[in-house]
Amino acid sequence: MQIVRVEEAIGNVLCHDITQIVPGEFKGQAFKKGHIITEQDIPRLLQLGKEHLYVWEVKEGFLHENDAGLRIARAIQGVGLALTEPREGKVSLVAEYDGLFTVNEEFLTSINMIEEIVAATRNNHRPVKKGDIVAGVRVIPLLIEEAKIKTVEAIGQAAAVTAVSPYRACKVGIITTGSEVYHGRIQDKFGPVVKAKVEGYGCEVMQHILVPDDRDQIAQAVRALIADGADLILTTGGMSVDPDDVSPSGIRKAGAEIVTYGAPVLPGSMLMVAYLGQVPVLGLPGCVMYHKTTVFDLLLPLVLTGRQLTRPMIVKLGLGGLCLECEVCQYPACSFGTGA
Ligand SMILES: Nc1nc2c(c(=O)[nH]1)N[C@H]1C(S)=C(S)[C@@H](COP(=O)(O)OP(=O)(O)OC[C@H]3O[C@@H](n4cnc5c(N)ncnc54)[C@H](O)[C@@H]3O)O[C@H]1N2
Ligand code: MOO
Repeated sequence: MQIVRVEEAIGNVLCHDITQIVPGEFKGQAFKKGHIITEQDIPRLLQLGKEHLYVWEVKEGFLHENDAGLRIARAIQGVGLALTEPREGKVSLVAEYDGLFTVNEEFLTSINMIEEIVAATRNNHRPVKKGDIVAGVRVIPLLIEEAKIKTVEAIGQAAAVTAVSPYRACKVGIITTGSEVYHGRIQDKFGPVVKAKVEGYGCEVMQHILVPDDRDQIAQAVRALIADGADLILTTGGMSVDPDDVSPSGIRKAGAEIVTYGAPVLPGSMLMVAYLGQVPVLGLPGCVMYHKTTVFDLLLPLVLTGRQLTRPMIVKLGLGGLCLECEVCQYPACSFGTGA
């Protein structure tokens, strides 16, 4: 810290706030600590009675917090993310469109292991909306060694640390199982729930087939949808333990490869994930019709960004897999699905 004449302070960093008081009108900050003094500031500083200032010189090899924040943000900025202006050193990353936020957890940890560097993000694999802030970065001191920022940049160059993946508009086939629905004993309440959810992501329901609890007819419906070009197949109901719950065996009989039957998520544990060729086939249990948010809401955004679901991915959902069933659902702003 040194004292310099105002006229000689250009390019230096102010060490303290400067308060302006206009009696009866205004009292507040005219200049903030950390501000880099420019030529235009000089008349105002003189007017405020400041002929000398305490400043830090920005030394060779050091960066001001605003520049450091911007460079960290650029280093971790992947597709679909815009940056805000630095505010008191903090730069935020903002989603440019609706999509799935992803973060390379290992690289994020490496960045935060560098002392005095802060990069805070949302959880991995969370759906975000256009305009959502998904991450914020800053450095702790007002001036920081540039070498540290260069290390962050080297990490960022090796792989995208954060990104927002857009959703693909898929053609979705729905198969609603249940003899009670098929024979018209009750009205179908499951199809509309699933339809609304996929349409909410910009997908189109190409066909909705009703079948009784018959594994051959379920298998046939799966194959028919594949033949008609479905990108995603959803079966509803018939997923648990009753003798009439034959959706899993119907999906198997269609020739699909099973990734999992069962997921450590409540509600949604009786889920099946399978693939017939490249096409995902999800067997959705009854709770998906009943509960506002379930395992289906956790997996749908992953599927719609083209991710291949694997058993380790499903198993990881156990941590954070318990829905708290709040009176007013705040998902995804909650712990449900944070293990994704
Ligand atoms: N003994 C056990 N019972 C249950 C288990 C279990 O493990 N052991 N699992 C529970 C879980 S978890 C769920 S989820 C539900 C299972 O759901 P299912 O997918 O098997 O659902 P269904 O048996 O087909 O139907 C349940 C209920 O919902 C009505 N339903 C089904 N589809 C429709 C539709 N399209 N429209 C309107 N209503 C529909 C159906 O008539 C039944 O009343 O099981 C727990 N039980
Ligand atoms: O599959 Mo059930 O879904 O946990 O309510």
